[in-house]
Amino acid sequence: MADKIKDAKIIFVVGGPGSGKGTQCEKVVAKYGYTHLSSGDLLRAEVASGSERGKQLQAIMQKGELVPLDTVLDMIKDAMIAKADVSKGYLIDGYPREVKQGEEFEKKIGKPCLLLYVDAKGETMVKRLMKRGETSGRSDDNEETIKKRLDLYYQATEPVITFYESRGIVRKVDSELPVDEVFNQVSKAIDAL
Ligand SMILES: Nc1nc2c(ncn2[C@@H]2O[C@H](COP(=O)(O)OP(=O)(O)OP(=O)(O)O)[C@@H](O)[C@H]2O)c(=O)[nH]1
Ligand SMILES: O=c1ccn([C@@H]2O[C@H](COP(=O)(O)OP(=O)(O)O)[C@@H](O)[C@H]2O)c(=O)[nH]1
Ligand SMILES: [Mg+2]
Repeated sequence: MADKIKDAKIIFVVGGPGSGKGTQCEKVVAKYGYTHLSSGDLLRAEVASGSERGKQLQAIMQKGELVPLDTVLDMIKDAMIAKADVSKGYLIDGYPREVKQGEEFEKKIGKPCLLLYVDAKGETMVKRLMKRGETSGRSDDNEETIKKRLDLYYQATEPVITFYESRGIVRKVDSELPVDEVFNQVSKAIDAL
């Protein structure tokens, strides 16, 4: 099964909470027809199902902590396999959160050809998430959890970028700019693949 995935392009989309990963991924789907898989969305779907596992996940996410690596990886893998017949490429949004997650992904699934680094200032991300929190209904879009998510991003996720820089596959986009200008940068990176 996993063989089918091998030929598809895999793009990691990494950036802090509220940096605009989801916003850019939607636009990539519209223009390039890639399959968008947000690890956070997959986890939220499990929570919404009301399952026992969902309840445990909800508690972790509410605190802004990381869900165990295998749980997320299994969910991503299943979702990738489900789309393997129709997918020419995958956007893996919000993953890996730590270097180990990236290593495990490569062992079980395959290698990314590009890491899109969606970069915004901490201050900007907090502002956007507070604003999104007014309507998102996401229980983790509150001041206390946002701060924890941001701390964890700097501590655990930024090293992921350094790790893939050494492989030469990181393209950084400046998401302080308006959405369409950020997308121009994203498009250039994808067109160059
Ligand atoms: N001004 C501006 N706002 C943006 C931009 N990108 C995203 N936003 C806003 O910032 C908020 C967060 O964007 P998302 O795309 O949900 O961010 P994310 O990185 O997916 O965040 P998580 O879901 O927390 O992983 C949204 O309310 C967007 O409308 C941008 O380039 N410029
Ligand atoms: O690979 C992942 C992706 C998400 N999460 C959890 O899901 C939450 C929301 O993730 P998402 O990517 O949607 O939002 P962000 O952290 O970028 O705000 C995180 O705070 C984590 O608790 C996780 O543990 N592992
Ligand atoms: Mg998102």
